[in-house]
Parts: sequence; structure tokens; C-alpha cells
Amino acid sequence: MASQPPFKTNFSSIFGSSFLGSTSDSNTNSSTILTAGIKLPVIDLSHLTSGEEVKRKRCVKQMVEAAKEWGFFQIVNHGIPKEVFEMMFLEEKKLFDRPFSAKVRENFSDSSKNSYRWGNPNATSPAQYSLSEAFHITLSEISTISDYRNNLRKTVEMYVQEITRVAQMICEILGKQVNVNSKYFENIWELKNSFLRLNKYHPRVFGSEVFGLVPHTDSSFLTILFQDQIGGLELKKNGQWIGVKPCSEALTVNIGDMFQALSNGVYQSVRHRVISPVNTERLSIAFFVCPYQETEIECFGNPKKYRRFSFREYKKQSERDVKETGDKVGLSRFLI
Ligand SMILES: O=C(O)CCC(=O)C(=O)O
Ligand SMILES: [Fe+2]
Repeated sequence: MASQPPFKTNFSSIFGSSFLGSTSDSNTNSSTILTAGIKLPVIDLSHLTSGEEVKRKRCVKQMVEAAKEWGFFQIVNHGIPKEVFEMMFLEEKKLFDRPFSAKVRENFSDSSKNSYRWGNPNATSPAQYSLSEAFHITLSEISTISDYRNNLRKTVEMYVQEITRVAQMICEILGKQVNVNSKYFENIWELKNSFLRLNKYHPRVFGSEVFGLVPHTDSSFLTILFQDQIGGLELKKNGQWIGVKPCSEALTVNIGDMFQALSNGVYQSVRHRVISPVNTERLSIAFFVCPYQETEIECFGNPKKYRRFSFREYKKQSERDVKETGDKVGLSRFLI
């Protein structure tokens, strides 16, 4: 039984078959810089706990500058054993290797909603189609993962325990620098609306105008990404797309819309995308630190740039915009 979603059939039923096989590079390669001379900041987290105050301060400063200037940075020496990533990737592979029909049909937890997605049902043009599939697992769902998926549940629990520890450290540091109430990020692991997104990108089967993941900003406070060595993630800086070079020891961190709002626009939630790999597949795991649906987001800073809104309201507005335009408008909708 085939595990791959029927991308080609789906794509041509939405856009017609004339786009298939196109060699146009218009969306993907035109403005990509291959990181020559431009390096995403790398933050060594061991400096936070080394006991040397000078190093700790320098590390905090680097992180804050990166969040302001890039909205993205890499972290090394984060303390998560590499076996945790290996085990998680193994479970991720098993999930994606299930027959396509089973992935669509099965819920792996008690939750009523199916956590599996692929392509982009809302795409209104080929440039809005994503040649990838993904599983979403919210923190509240983990304990309800069915018993016959014991290994998956244990591995996800272990992964989340490790990744929330790192997320906690980063959120607290970044929060403090922009006067976010010190209690705000006290218990990241209790934010049960946070979720893991397991991504699988498929090799290009039609023109390169189709993305692995279309350009977007994350709605989260913060996102922490683990990726394999294939590459393809790009971020937009000064109007140019810049490739994020994979590094097996590093995790990639980016600021999401909610932290941009909290920080009154000081930290940047930056647009990013994934270019489909050539002749190979790519896996990644993103952890999104999110507020509860009912949490009211209010800027810390004066004069306030964004009006107060709940996360539910933000998500609803984004969904409406995606349905109508294929793209989310995002925080600019909430500007005062
Ligand atoms: O897989 C990647 O490199 C990026 C994933 C991503 O941006 C997302 O899941 O929101
Ligand atoms: Fe993203």
C-alpha cells in the first residue's frame, strides 16, 4: 500500500495538468542566497550555565540581538542527547510509512480531530501548494496516544520533556529583556495547546514552482526546529531568501507572531519557507510554544503597537484569511 499522498492527482485536480512538469524557477530559486558570507547567529547555551557571569551576559545579548535582527538563530550545547532525536526520527518515519489511506483515516489519540495534513486544500495557486505531509500532536493529546502506539507515546513524551526545558530557558531570557512579566513563561510544559509538527517533504515531482512548505510566519510564541541534513529551509531577510544550513548539533529557533506581539514588535516573526528537496525526502520536527486559545495577548511596551486579542481570535482570523486569499495576513491585522 502506497504511503505517499496522491500529490500529482490532487495538484492537477485543483490547477489542471498544464502546471505539471513546468521548469519555471520563478518562486523558488530566483532570490536564494546560499548563505555565502551570511551566517545565522549560533548561540552556545552552555554559556548560560557555566557560572561565568561575563559569558552568560554575552550569550543573552547575542540571543536578544538575533531575535531582533533575524527572528532566527541556531542553538548548540542545548543538552538534549542525540539519541532523543534519533528515536524521535525513527517514530516519525514509522508514522509516515503507514499506508496513505490509514494516515487519513486513523487518529492516533483519543482526540476527535485527525492530526494528519498534506498538500494544501486552501491553495488558490500553485505557489500556495505544499509538497509535504505533516502530523500535529498537541501536548494535551500525548497522554491519549493509543496503547498500541506505546513507543510513539513514550518517545514523544521524552522529546517534549527535553524540548520544553530548552524552550523555557529561551522564552524566559527573551521575555525578561522586553519586560514580559516574569511569571509569563514560568511553566512552558503546562501550555497544553503547544504542539509538535512532524514534517515530511517529498522530492519535486512537478515544476519547482511548488514549495515543500509555502512562505509563512509561525503563529506561536517560539518555534524550535530539528531537521535532518538535507536542507531547504529559507528565511527572508532584507528582501532576500537565505538558506539555513543544517547542522546536526544545532536546533533552529525562530520567533513566532505571539512573541512579536508580546514584545511590541521588538522581536521579529520572520517569513520562512521550505524548498522541496531534489531526488530525496526530508524530515523535520518543529515544536511550537503556543498560548491557550483563550489567552489574551497584550503588548508589553508603550505606546502599544497591537491591540489586545485572544489567541483564538488570532487563529480564526488567520484561518479566514488563508481560506479567502491562500495566505494569512497575520499581526498587521491587529495594529492599533
Ligand atoms: O521543516 C522546516 O524546515 C520548517 C518547518 C516550518 O516552518 C513549520 O512547520 O512551520
Ligand atoms: Fe514555520
